[in-house]
Amino acid sequence: MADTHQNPHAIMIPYPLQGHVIPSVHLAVKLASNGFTITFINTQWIHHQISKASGAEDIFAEARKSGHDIRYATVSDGLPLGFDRSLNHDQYAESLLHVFSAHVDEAVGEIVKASATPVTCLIADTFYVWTSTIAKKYKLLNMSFWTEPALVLTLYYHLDLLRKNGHFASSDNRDDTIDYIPGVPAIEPTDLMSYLQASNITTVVHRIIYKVFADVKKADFILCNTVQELEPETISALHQKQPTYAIGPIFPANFTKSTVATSMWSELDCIRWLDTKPKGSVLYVSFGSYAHTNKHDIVEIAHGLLLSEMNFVWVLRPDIVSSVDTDFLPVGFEDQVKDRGLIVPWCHQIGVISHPATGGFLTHGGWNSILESVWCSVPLICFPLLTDQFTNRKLVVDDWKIGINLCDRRVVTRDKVVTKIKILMVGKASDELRNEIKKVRKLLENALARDGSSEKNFNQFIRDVKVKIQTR
Ligand SMILES: O=c1ccn([C@@H]2O[C@H](COP(=O)(O)OP(=O)(O)O[C@H]3O[C@H](CO)[C@@H](O)[C@H](O)[C@H]3O)[C@@H](O)[C@H]2O)c(=O)[nH]1
Repeated sequence: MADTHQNPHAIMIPYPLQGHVIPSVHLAVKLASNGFTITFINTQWIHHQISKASGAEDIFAEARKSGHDIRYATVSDGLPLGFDRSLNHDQYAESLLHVFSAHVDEAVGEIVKASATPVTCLIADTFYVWTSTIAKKYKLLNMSFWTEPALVLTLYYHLDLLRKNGHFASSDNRDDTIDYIPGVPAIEPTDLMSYLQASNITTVVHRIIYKVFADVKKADFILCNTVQELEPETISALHQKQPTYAIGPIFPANFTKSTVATSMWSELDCIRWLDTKPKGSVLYVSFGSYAHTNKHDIVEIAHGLLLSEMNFVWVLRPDIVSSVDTDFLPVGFEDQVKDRGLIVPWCHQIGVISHPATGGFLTHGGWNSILESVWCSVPLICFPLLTDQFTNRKLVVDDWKIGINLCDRRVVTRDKVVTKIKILMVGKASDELRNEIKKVRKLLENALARDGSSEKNFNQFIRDVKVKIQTR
């Protein structure tokens, strides 16, 4: 009989952004199905968005029916529910930097005090600045959950080396190859995360980054939503510093139908439209949930899509330029597109890219989108906008050869869009990309198999946590 007394109870707190909530929810379910008790805390705003979109008051109600012990709580992020966090990004980030920890402290304190099952662990997104302080205060194991590639983690982790060598934070940053980061043979400065290429390095995001990547060094365990075989050297170099486990890709047990609602916006149905299109004929276009772009880029992409004569589904969030500038499409675009294109504000992405009609993905290169696209063997055109997306492009285009680059230095033209769409969707280069992505998909599949690396790492993590709980 399993000794349930030894089962850890973890409080899990995802970063309050769509691309972080999704893998955190799936990790919570995976841990719970392996005997963990989970108390999952969303911010009230995230909860409000998801429940408005799905109607679910308790997002884990269905998962609990399978016998999982997942409790659900919410906490304020310090701002009113109606505050426009997309429009006022920096104010939101300041609140997460300075105010949120006080709310988390109170919520964690109450859960620790009230829980009959002793709380033993805190699993917080790596981008939080308070994890070690709160874990220490309540005597919890400190676990950091990283939702981007290990390469990105390691670059932030070694910010001191980048600084010392003049590739970051010098008045005139070096532009030669970076070849001194442990576990990273070589990377070009143009492939660094946007924040490390920026000229202003005192923004609120930078202040968060400086704190976060000092704090992560105090974590007992780091969990990464990546795959060991994809980034072997990087992961093993990180593991030499701290216990680091590549356990990805973290998907719902049923890939196309999660038991937990995670979408922050209502999903428009695209499936009936896709059903009318030939196999592999549709390009899916989406720039994720967070980054903004400008009107010029949207207009050029729109013209490119028209000129390419390709079928497409385009997710255009109303705030893609700004939530106060929602009139960004060229005049008459929707009429010209007719039945060839479907424009939606949000959709069930996994449903779209796993549909046989979808043959390519023009993406900003968010890490979840990349993993999902690989899983569906859909090759990519990368159009990075922010943060890790530049570094992710290097992995996709240069290292794994499963996608192509839209343009350098973000100069988008309609001609370039047409050319790249054609390369991606038809012909010899397209076939090669499809062959390569099938190989990477196989690698992911193997990692998730019973004796695969992610499954082994996950089980090792559970064993190590239990030992640490017993021995500390
Ligand atoms: O219409 C849509 C669009 C997206 N999604 C889902 O939303 C997630 C989007 O995640 P991702 O592709 O990673 O993009 P972002 O939302 O931009 O994610 C943020 O978080 C990621 C993980 O940390 C980073 O890699 C990104 O750069 C960062 O912008 C994915 O699971 C998609 O399936 C939908 O369900 N419907």
